[in-house]
Amino acid sequence: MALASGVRFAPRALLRPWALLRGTTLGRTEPAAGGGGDGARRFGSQRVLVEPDAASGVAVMKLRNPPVNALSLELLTELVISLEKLENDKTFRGIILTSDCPRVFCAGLDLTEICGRNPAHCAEYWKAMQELWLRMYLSSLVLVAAINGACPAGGCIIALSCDCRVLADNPKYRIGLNETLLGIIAPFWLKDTYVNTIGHRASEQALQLGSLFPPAEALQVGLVDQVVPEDQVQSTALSEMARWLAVPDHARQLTKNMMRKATADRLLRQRDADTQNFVSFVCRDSIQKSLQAYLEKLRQRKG
Ligand SMILES: CCCCCCCCCCCCC/C=C/C(=O)SCCNC(=O)CCNC(=O)[C@H](O)C(C)(C)COP(=O)(O)OP(=O)(O)OC[C@H]1O[C@@H](n2cnc3c(N)ncnc32)[C@H](O)[C@@H]1OP(=O)(O)O
Repeated sequence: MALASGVRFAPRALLRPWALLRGTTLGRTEPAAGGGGDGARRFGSQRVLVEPDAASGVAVMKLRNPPVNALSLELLTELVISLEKLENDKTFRGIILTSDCPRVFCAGLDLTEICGRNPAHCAEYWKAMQELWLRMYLSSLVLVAAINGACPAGGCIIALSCDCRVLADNPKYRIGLNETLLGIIAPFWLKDTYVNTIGHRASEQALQLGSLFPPAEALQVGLVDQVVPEDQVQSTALSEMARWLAVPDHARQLTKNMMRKATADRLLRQRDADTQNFVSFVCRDSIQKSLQAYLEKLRQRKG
């Protein structure tokens, strides 16, 4: 997205996301319940519901990939497309990102995308993950995460790439990077994002231990900015948004870029190597075995 200064803010898509979406409903618009004019029209796709409010310049983007909003390749792609659509529409200055699935904000990587898949598929999947993170982390829009459910691993990545996080006060809604407990390792750009948010020492501990923080601890460590009763998450996210939108866009955008560009550039410089590392790591027999076992445990835990 171009800034007033001419600086290009978010990298152009290196994926060709449209190819994945043939036959889906992406781009369709429909009136919101009780809505009337253009400002109340919804658009979106199968897995991302967008409720734009042109009057305020804020859109609510809801993840709806039941049961747990696992980040499938399709969901990643649809998120990038929806974000790009809002960024290209000068009406919008902010997005509130939340979940349409009960009790879960986002369960992280869709493990079925990297379990028993060939290296080419894993590479395509990881590039989509990188793309979404780059786009969100550098978005010129204000992104507020209204975290209304559990938020582990890749879910936490999504939340961390926003500007501000509001978490519902429910002890089951834990947030953090638990990769080590699955036998996998957070990539350097995710570690950098963690360090940028909660500092080096807290990241060192939390990453090694695979800590998932309940709300009060997440607030204390600085992983989220507010913890509020569940029925106030949306309204608090809107108040936060108003606070961020009170700042002139160009000054806020350039400051955001100044704070985040070095972290994003590090990935941009090493994107291919990062993909190769990911693929060779997750395709190891030992890692495949532990991912299989983890998925099995998740499936059996039900009921
Ligand atoms: C040396 C070289 C270094 C190189 C570096 C390489 C790096 C390589 C690693 C890269 C790491 C990237 C970073 C990101 C990692 C991830 O995101 S991994 C995913 C981690 N996620 C989790 O651990 C969450 C797992 N899920 C849960 O804990 C719970 O499901 C929940 C979210 C708390 C919700 O609980 P509940 O409402 O009770 O639902 P469940 O009954 O548990 O689940 C319902 C069904 O959903 C399936 N499911 C859950 N999570 C996932 C998932 N992540 N992927 C796929 N499927 C998932 C679950 O199995 C149930 O399925 P069914 O039984 O079939 O209904």
